[in-house]
Amino acid sequence: MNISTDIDRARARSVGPLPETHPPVKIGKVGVLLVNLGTPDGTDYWPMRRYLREFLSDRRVIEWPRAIWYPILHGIVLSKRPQKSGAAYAEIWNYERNESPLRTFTRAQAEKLQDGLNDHPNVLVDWAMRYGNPSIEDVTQSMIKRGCDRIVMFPLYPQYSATTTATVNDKFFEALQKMRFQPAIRTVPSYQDEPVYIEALAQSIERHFATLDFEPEVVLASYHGIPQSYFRRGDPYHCHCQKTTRLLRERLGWEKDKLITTFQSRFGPEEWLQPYTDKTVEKLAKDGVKNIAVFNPGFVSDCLETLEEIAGEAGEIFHENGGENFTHIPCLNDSDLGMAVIEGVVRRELAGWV
Ligand SMILES: C=CC1=C(C)c2cc3[nH]c(cc4nc(cc5[nH]c(cc1n2)c(C)c5CCC(=O)O)C(CCC(=O)O)=C4C)c(C)c3C=C
Ligand SMILES: [Fe+2]
Ligand SMILES: [Fe+2]
Repeated sequence: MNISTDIDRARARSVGPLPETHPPVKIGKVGVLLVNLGTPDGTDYWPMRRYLREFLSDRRVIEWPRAIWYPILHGIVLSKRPQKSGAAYAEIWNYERNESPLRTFTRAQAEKLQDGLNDHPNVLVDWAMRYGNPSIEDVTQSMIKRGCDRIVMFPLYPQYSATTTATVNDKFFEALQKMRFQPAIRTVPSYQDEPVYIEALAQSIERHFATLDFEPEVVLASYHGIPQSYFRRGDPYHCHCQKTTRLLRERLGWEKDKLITTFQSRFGPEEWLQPYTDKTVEKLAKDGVKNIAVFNPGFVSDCLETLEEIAGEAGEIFHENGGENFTHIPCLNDSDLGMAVIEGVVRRELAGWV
C-alpha cells in the first residue's frame, strides 16, 4: 500500500486542484477489468506445478476438507499432473508469444474493447487472470495508479458458477481488502441469456457451417463440467448452461435432438454433470451418426479445454468409433461477434458512470 499516493488521491478528489508544486495525481477514470481463468507461464514442470497448485488449492474449486485434499494434492496430483497437463499445453501453446492461447485472446479482447469504447476517453481497459499472471491484485493496483477511481470488474464466464465467477469476485475483493482508499466497484453478472450473446453464438455456428462440405446431423454444446455435488448444494451453473442451449436452439429453429448439452473436462473420482461430452461423442459414432459439430458456448476464448480436449481428443474419439466428419466450432474469441458480446455487456454495466 502506498500511503502518500492514497493521501494525494484523497486530497485531489475532495479539496480540488493540488498546489502547482505538487506532483500530478491521476483521478477521474473508469476502469474496466476483464478477468479470465488463468494459465501457466510455461509448459515445463515448475511453471505448470505453480499454476496447478494455485488453482487446485482454491476452496471454491475443490471443496473437499483440506485435511483430506492437501495430502492428495501435494502427493500424487502435483507430482504427476504437471507433466501430463504440460504436454497437453505444449500441443496448443502460442510459441510466437510464448504464452497460452487463453492469454493471447484475453489480451486481444482487452485491446479491442479499449478501441471499441473510444467514444469514452475516460475509460481504461485492462485484463488479468484468476490464477497465474498478470494477477488481479497487480492489475487493479496499476489501474488505480493510472487514475481509475471506479472499476467495472468482468469475470469472463457467460454462465455463473461458484468455481469460476465467485472465485474471481473473491480474489478481487481480497485485493481491495488491502487498500485504505478503495475505488468504487461494480461486478458484472453472468450473461447466459443475453440476446447479444445468443445471437453471436447463432451467427458463429451459421458462419462455420457455411464453410463445411458436410451437414452436421448433431451439434454438441459442450460446457466445462462441475461436480454434481456442487449443483446439488445450489450452484446454478447447470441451469444456466441448459438455458443458453435452449435459447440458442430456439433462435436456430432446431429440433431438440439436433443441439444437445454435454459436459467436459471432469477431474477426480466424483460424478460430474452429465452427459459427458467424450461418452456422448463415442455413443453417437457407435450409433451410426456420421457427421457432428462440437462447440463450447461456456468458454469466452479457445484454450486447453477446447483446442486440445475437444478439437483434438473428441475428434479422435469420434473417428475411432466409426464417425466420418467431425468439426470444432471456434469460441467467439476476439472476433467481431465475440467483441459485440463483451462490448454490449460492458456498455450496459458502465451506465451512469460514463
Ligand atoms: C478440479 C476442478 C475443476 C473445476 C470445478 C473446474 C471448473 C471450471 N473450469 C472452467 C474453465 C477452464 N478450466 C481450465 C483448465 C482446468 N480446469 C481444471 C479443473 C477444474 N475446473 C484444471 C485442473 C485445469 C488445468 C488444466 C488441466 O490440468 O487439466 C481452462 C483452461 C485454461 C487454459 O489456460 O487454457 C478453462 C478456461 C470453467 C468454466 C469451470 C466451471 C464452470
Ligand atoms: Fe476447469
Ligand atoms: Fe481438460
